[in-house]
Amino acid sequence: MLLQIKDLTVSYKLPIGKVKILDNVSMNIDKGEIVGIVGESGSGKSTLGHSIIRLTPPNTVFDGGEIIFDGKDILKMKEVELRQIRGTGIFMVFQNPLNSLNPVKIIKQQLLEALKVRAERDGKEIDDKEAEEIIINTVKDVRLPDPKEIIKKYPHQLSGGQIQRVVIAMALLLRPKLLIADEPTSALDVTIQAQVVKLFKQLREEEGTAIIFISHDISLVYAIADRLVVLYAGRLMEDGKIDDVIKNPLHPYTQGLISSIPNITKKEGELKAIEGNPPSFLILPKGCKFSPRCPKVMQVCKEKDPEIIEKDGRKVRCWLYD
Ligand SMILES: Nc1ncnc2c1ncn2[C@@H]1O[C@H](COP(=O)(O)OP(=O)(O)OP(=O)(O)O)[C@@H](O)[C@H]1O
Repeated sequence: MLLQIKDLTVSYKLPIGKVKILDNVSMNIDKGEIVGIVGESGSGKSTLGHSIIRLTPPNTVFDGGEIIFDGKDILKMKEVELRQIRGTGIFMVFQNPLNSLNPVKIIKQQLLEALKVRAERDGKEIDDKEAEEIIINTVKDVRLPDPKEIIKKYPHQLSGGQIQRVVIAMALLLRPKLLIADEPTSALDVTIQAQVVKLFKQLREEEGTAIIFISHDISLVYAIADRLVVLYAGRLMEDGKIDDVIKNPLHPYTQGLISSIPNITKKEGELKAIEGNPPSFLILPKGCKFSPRCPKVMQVCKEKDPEIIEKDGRKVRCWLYD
């Protein structure tokens, strides 16, 4: 087991008080496994990703739980230990990738540093000519135009989509044990998206990198992940093998997410979005947090929050299966 998240509870401090976002989230990731995390906007996906690498906003409060990476609890680590892990241990491609780059260094220098960190980990010497060749090839892999010119530029001279690809190139050069990718292809067109998915899969094959792929786009996650985790209002609603979940979603929320995606269901006439909006974390409904929007709601759902149960090797939080 590479990563074990146990009962993770995370809040944000606000002037009006503390707001709990992640509520007792538990999930495991094996070496080389690709796990997709999906859910509507605001379901807590980024909060979960940032918590794992402990790069969270300053008003974050870790209220409980453990994040065990390679046998050690990230929540108990000191900043020096965290710095050792970030990079070749865990690397994150943020939704806003500009934050991952240093504004005063040209791209080449930043990619070179990433490559050197990895070479050092592997105990390899790498000369400048060889390094430049590897960097150019990686920049080509992520389909950046004019690689030799682009690596001489500063981050502010690139577009959002180009920056996103530079950060993905950085991940490919670092070859971390765990890559957390938060909407990594949101600024890219579909052909480049497909290329990134291919490169991530290749990274997993060659290096055994585990990947957490965060997205609101289930069809994209379907193209890459082995497992799917569904979050709603900061709670884990379903967790299972991707084929099982897509072909036979158990939770009505997962069913709603899947039936609203045309490429997966291919039943265009039947497409409909889930009615209503996710609840505010300030006034969460009593009982199951999805109950006000659930087409299969029962009386018990409005009164008591269901626990997670295991069914056919899958986890689901729903009274239908109690
Ligand atoms: N620093 C913060 N302080 C207070 N609330 C925050 C902070 N960061 C995020 N939130 C709130 O926490 C909730 C979860 O946000 P998060 O970004 O984790 O969700 P998400 O599923 O990644 O959404 P998206 O797909 O839009 O990125 C949202 O209601 C968001 O407004």
